[in-house]
Amino acid sequence: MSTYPVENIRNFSIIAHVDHGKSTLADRLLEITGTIAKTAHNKQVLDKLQVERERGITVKAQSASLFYNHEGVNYLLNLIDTPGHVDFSYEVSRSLSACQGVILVVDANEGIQAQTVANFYLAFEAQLAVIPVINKIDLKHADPERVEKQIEKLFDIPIDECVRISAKQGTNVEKVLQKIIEKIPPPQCNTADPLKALVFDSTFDHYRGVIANIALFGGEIQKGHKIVSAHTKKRYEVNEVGILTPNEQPTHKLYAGQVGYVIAGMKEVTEAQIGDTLFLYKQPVEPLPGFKSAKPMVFAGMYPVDQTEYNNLKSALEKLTLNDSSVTIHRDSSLALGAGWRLGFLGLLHMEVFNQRLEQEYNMSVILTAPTVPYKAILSSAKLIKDRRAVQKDMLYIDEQRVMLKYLFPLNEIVLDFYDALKSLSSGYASFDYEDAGYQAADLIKMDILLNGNPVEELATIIHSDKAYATGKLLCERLKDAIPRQLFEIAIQAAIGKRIIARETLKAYRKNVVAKCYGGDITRRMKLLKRQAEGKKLMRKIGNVEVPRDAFIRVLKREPDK
Ligand SMILES: Nc1nc2c(ncn2[C@@H]2O[C@H](COP(=O)(O)OP(=O)(O)OP(=O)(O)O)[C@@H](O)[C@H]2O)c(=O)[nH]1
Repeated sequence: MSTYPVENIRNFSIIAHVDHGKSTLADRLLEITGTIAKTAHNKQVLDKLQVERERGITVKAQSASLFYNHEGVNYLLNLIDTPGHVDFSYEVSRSLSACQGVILVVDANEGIQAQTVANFYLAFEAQLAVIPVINKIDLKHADPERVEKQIEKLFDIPIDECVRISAKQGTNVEKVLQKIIEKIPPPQCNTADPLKALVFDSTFDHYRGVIANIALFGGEIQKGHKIVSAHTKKRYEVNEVGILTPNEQPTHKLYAGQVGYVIAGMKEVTEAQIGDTLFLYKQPVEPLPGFKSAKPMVFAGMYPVDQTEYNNLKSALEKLTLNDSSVTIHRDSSLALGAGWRLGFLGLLHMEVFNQRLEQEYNMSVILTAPTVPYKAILSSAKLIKDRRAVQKDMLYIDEQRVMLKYLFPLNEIVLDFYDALKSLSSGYASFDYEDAGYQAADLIKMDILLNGNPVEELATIIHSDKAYATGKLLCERLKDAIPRQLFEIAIQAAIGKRIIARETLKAYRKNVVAKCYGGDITRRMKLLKRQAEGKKLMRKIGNVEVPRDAFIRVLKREPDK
């Protein structure tokens, strides 16, 4: 790759509400610039992960360098794709740190939606140039005029700055490239300065170790350079640098203003911190501000299905959290499930996607407990800690048909199923975004589940007092189904402190595994007794009650208050 002067470089992201067409537009930009060959198979080229293709959503931001000749001048355009779903907005803000401008894609039929607004403000706060693009103008019900008015009203961008396109058919996509060159400023940096590279993403390759995606804010980097991580102070020798097209393509050097990758013998996943600054050995620089760490909203326990898999799962988790640093992880253990971890996620979809990636990319199957949200408890002498319980804060009409409502919600009312409920209630028209509003006092209680008087630690939950009775009853009923009858009667109870609020009784039953055997077939008798002993190993004893290990998962996996 020939050298591009900084003024011929543009670093940009495409931001949009989910499904408004970012990935389709990215595919067209890659095609027009000849980065990928034009074929009918180019669908979501930047969505590399299996889970992204299966679910049709972008989870991880990916980068690609495009080469484009505009009026006789060669430009290098670095595109960073971003996810649209509310759970992944952390990836969006990270991508924006490597950019000077964004293309804001809005569906010509749906108009401005919740993540359009949220993503616009991320770009606005980062002082990036915004190019509004109205997509899907080929649709029968497309109403680009209405969407342009919305954009002008909400974002104060003049109507004539909007570009109307059909990413699917390629209409006007070339205009978008011209706008990128005209409206987005080149990065403000200098190749003559000392090296200053921001690590904005990283992945782990089994053979090559850590591959760090970097944006160069100064200087240059090439094979053989000795570099230092500002975060760990460790020194490395650069083995390879290159650009993403979108696959890794080695180059001789990377220069100030460019976006690319570096491989420098980092073997441990903990060495490549996202947000870290890399500089040349003996040429220290002021580190870049890095990123605000993501705040997990949903927590769940994760355990290996088989404890002998603990170390393998540990190493898989370390590698995957390197690629998704928004997941928090702490060691945890449970009597029933053994050693494991407590993981924090940005939302429920994020949790599901993470789990699916563990299975698909690392071949790990795990036990994931029911998700919960964080609470702060004030301990008094006893341990004490409306439908959705929301308070309206603001209302703004976007146009005659759309209104933006702001509410204060308790987190546990929205993270689990609110998004789906809202979608079905509004026949898919409403959209939703949220941010943290801090802790507030609430009438919460701790509910225990008891088996013959002994608490079952895995099933203890913190719950709003209005929902305790219904949830307690449901958990007791489910446990009754999940526990096999035993030689004695079992009382299954839900309790708040010493007060019992629900009860089920499991009648006694004698399971005689050799009853079916006739006479003296000793081999068959031994086989059955052995099988019974093996079955017992999969049981956990709570007091004198034997509970199959998978019973907890079966009880927890479903939504408690459905
Ligand atoms: N009719 C029409 N459909 C389009 C156009 N652009 C995208 N689509 C369709 O809209 C759907 C969503 O497009 P994507 O490009 O996957 O949307 P996205 O914004 O990348 O979605 P996420 O990555 O999940 O945020 C797909 O079915 C596309 O084929 C367009 O210009 N016209």
